Amino acid sequence: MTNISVIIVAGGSGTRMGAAVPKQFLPLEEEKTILEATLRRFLAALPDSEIVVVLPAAETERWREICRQRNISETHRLCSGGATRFESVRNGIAALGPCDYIAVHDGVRPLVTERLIHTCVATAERYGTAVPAIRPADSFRRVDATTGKSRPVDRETLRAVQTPQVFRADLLRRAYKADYRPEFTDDASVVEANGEQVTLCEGERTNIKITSPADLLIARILRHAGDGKETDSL
Ligand SMILES: Nc1ccn([C@@H]2O[C@H](COP(=O)(O)OP(=O)(O)OP(=O)(O)O)[C@@H](O)[C@H]2O)c(=O)n1
Ligand SMILES: C[C@](O)(CO)[C@H](O)COP(=O)(O)O
Repeated sequence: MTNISVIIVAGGSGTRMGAAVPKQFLPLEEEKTILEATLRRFLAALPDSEIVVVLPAAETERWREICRQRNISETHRLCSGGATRFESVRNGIAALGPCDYIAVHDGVRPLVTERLIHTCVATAERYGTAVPAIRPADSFRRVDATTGKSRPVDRETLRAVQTPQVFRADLLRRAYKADYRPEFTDDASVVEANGEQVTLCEGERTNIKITSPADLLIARILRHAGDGKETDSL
């Protein structure tokens, strides 16, 4: 059976959310934080997998206390993040034991479904890499930074990329030996820069990243309405 380890990155500070605490510690429903909801989705989908949660160094004690209260301390290990998501993932990789595949997921995508996790794992088992993505619903324009003029972009050629992104462990470990570049906004871009091809699989429209207060409101409603099921029709 495939030996897959999971890195949940929650090392950010949530600047765009503008809350008093990093957004991963905000409640999604009642006592359950966004990060706990995310963690529980992986515990349910991959019960035998090692899970490492990456946190801002200064927030470890806050999370430990939440874990004590919620009885989830024994379900995962912790490591400290860095100044960028890239650095946080790299620290997470270093904290993992031996494994065949690694899944990297944003701690602030709590509506990820077990189905999507399994789809990504199955795609990575077949192709070595798996990157969930969806067709955008909006129209897009490219803006010229010098003139300020804009031109439409053919949205048929675009996909909005999500997590979990799953990779053969050797590919991900090798790729993360690179020096940081600003265009490394996800793990696929790091792996691809190392000369590998990445395989897209179908993401889920409800698998939103909670970035701003509006996203949190939407996530709470979706959670209430469908408990994070794929609810394309909502
Ligand atoms: N140095 C960082 C930055 C981000 N992340 C994680 O990467 C995911 C996606 O990042 P984002 O939504 O940008 O989170 P923040 O960096 O916290 O948000 P902001 O950019 O608004 O500060 C989040 O789960 C976040 O905690 C991380 O582990 N380490
Ligand atoms: C990894 C990611 O969620 C894929 O869509 C996204 O790139 C993270 O971007 P952020 O600017 O760090 O939120």
